[in-house]
Amino acid sequence: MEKPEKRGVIDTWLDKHRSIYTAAIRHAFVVSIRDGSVDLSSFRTWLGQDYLFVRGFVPFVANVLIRAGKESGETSDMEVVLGGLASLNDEIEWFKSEGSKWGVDFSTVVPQKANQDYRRFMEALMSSEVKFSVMMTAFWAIEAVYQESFAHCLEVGNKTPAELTGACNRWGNDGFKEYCSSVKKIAERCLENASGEALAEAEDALVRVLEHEVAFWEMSRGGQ
Ligand SMILES: Cc1ncc(CNC=O)c(N)n1
Repeated sequence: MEKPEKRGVIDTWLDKHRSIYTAAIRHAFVVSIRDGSVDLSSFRTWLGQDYLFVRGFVPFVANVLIRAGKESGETSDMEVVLGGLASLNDEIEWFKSEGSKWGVDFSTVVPQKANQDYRRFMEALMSSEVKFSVMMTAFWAIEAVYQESFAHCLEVGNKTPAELTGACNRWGNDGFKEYCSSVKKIAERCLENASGEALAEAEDALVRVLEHEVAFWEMSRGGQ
C-alpha cells in the first residue's frame, strides 16, 4: 500500500472547487479520447495549439526554476523543477514528430483565444510581484490537470485509439504522476508558511488555471 499523502491546503481547495476541478480533469474531449469517439480533427487542433502552449510554458518553468533556486527551502526543489524542464525538451521533440505523423504544420498554426489568454496568464505569473508560493501552486495545477486527464485515458476499460496512446502515456505515466506529487509537496510546504494574502492569491491562481484548462479543452473540441 502506498502511504497516503498528508492532506494539505491544496486538497481543501480542490474539495471547495470540485466542480471546476472535475470539469478540467474529465472534460468531454478527454473522455472522448478514453472512449474512442474522439474526433481526429479535434485531436489535431489540440496538438497544434498545445505545441504553442508548451513553447510558452517553457519560459514559465524556467522562471519557476530561477525562483526555486533563490527562494526554496530545500535544495531538492530545484532538482524537481529542473527535471520538469528537461522533460519539456523531450516533449518539444515529441510534438514535432507527432506533428509530422498527423500532418500538422506548426509553422502555420495560429494561437486561438483560449491559448492566448492562458499564455498571458502564465506571463503575469512570471512577474516578481507574484509570490513564489502562488507561482508554485499554479505550476502544480497546470501539470496535474494533464496528469489526471491523460491517466484517465489509460485506466482499465479504456478504448483509447492506439495512435493516441503515445499522448496519453506522455502525461499519464507513473513517472509524471510522481513528479506532480513532488511539485505538489513543494507547493504545500511553501503554502504552510504563507501569509493570508498569499493563500488567497494561490487559491485564486489555482481556480484560474482550472478555468484556463477547461477553456483549452473546449477550444480543442471545437476543432479547426
Ligand atoms: C494546456 C496544457 N496544460 C498543461 C500541460 C502540461 N504541461 C506540459 O506539457 C500542457 N501540455 N498543456
